Amino acid sequence: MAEQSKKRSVADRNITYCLRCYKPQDNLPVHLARGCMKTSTPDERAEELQKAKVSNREWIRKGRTWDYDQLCEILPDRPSRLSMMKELLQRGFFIKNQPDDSELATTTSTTVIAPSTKDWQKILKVAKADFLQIYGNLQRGSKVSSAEKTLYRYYCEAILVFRHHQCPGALEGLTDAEWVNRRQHSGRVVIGISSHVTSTKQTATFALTNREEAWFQLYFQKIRPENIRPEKVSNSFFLSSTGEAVHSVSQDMDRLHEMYKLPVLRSRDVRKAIEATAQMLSADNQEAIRQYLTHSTGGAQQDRMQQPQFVVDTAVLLDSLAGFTSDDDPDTPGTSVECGPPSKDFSAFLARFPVSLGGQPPNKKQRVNEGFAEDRVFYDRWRSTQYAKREEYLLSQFTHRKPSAVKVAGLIAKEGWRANHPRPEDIERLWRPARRVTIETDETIIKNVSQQTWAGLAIKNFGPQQGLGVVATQPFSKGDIVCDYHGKVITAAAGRAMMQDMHNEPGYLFFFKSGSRDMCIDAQTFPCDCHPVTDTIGRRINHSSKGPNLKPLHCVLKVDGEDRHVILFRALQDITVDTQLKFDYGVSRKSFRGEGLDLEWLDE
Ligand SMILES: C[S@@+](CC[C@H](N)C(=O)[O-])C[C@H]1O[C@@H](n2cnc3c(N)ncnc32)[C@H](O)[C@@H]1O
Repeated sequence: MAEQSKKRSVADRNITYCLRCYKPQDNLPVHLARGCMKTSTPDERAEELQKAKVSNREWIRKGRTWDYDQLCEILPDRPSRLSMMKELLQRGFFIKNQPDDSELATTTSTTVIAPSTKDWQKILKVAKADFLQIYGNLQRGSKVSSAEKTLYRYYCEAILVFRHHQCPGALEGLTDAEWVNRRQHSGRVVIGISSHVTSTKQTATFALTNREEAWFQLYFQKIRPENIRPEKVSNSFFLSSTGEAVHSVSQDMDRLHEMYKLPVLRSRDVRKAIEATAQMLSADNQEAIRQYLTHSTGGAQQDRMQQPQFVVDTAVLLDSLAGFTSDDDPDTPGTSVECGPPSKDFSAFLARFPVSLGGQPPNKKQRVNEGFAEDRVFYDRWRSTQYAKREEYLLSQFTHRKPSAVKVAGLIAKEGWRANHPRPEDIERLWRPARRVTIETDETIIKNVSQQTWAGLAIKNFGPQQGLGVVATQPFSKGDIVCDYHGKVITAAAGRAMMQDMHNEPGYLFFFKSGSRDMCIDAQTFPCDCHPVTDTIGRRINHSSKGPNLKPLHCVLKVDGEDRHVILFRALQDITVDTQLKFDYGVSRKSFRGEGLDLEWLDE
């Protein structure tokens, strides 16, 4: 008996497929001699045997293993692919990179088995890390690819479909106005409640957690605007990258599942499953869920769906039913049906732990001692608030000129911030020219005006034609305040009187309007009383009407305790070192001291 089984296992080890009849043979030489190659010569059979052995070895090495990605390419149709995969597995093949086991369990080519709560939460769990990474990058202003932005939108849609059980049609109809009219209620943010619902279209009504609201708001602020196309006006909340309203949320959900190799789930099936689970609840709660899931306005149910408290209560009830736990989103006020009063909100948190530029967020112990949840949701929001404050502070320090990253890094170091601050390059990138009101109170600008200490400029002689002019000795960025046109402020009438006495000599009078008043800056009187030994730089800037790189900006600054009319020059473009600075004097040959004079330079 033992001898027999030993013989059998040796024979099994030697099984080789015949390449003629495709059948496994315990003893291929005998099989070939007696069967498939009985009329051939011994040499031909030996050659065939050799081929069969090579083929056998190759198959053992490579042929038994499949890659799921390869199957996706060969069989793009999911049901066929899954049937094939099942078949291969049954026949003993190995499949690398397989999707989840549940795919085979829940999907066959013809039937879809009702999903479990675990199934539909899966996509939210599996894709969450990627989503949060994109969220962080968007928040920091780091580079986010268009594919990532699409994934971000898909995930937001998935939250509404698989957590808030909105049907695709309702999402497709969600508008920007509905989003901006969202309201805080009992620790959640309710969307879709309006005082003037008239249509009977499918509408989205749901209650997001605060954390989800922050995610959606970032989509609304940073991704959606990039997709708006002036020629395709759309008020849809979800816009595709081509500027169209998202027209098939179902397709988006399929793609999202495909991306993560998860079985496709129909939101319809998910909602059916929820309704089935709801049967264990009281009749009243069942009815609440039915109304929440129906998503249509009008009729008796509209009244309840228009009550924020009803929406919040039902959303919490649904969370509890679907098994969302506080780990899924610690912001959720409660997960049981009898959830009691909502936890303290973020404003209470801020009141207890005010955000300051230099402060530290409260640790877990401090948070819990003050009656807040031990999770990090409010902690994270506190840090985001501080981050935003720090960003604002850093930007405010560089009103008049765009800072270099090195300069920003120096300031961050000076403040002693070691974490939770924007990167210097981010500030460099985020910097925008200041608005007039900001400029007028900027201390650096006021000091430069008062003391004439503008940096990065030099007076250069451009020869007999132009005379002196000003060049940049440091690069300037578009929007930078470069210097001012310094001189005594007089009336335009006084300025014009001075011009009468001038005979073809360089003019240093800058005429401007302040409201209805005509004014002039007299830089003709030189040196000025306030800077007797300084050749103030602004008066040396030459004219160009065709290629100016500076633009004058009239401001009123508090200089040395007094309001003073000041003409500042702002860079119209990035200016490189050694470039001559020029602004358009705004006068033509005709208007400037009469026709016929030799003032060709004004046409320049
Ligand atoms: C405000 S000053 C400019 C500085 C002047 N170039 C200097 O040497 O002091 C204005 C005078 O400069 C000269 N100017 C300004 N722009 C010029 C240009 N593009 N070409 C030649 N001369 C110019 C004209 O004589 C004009 O009246």
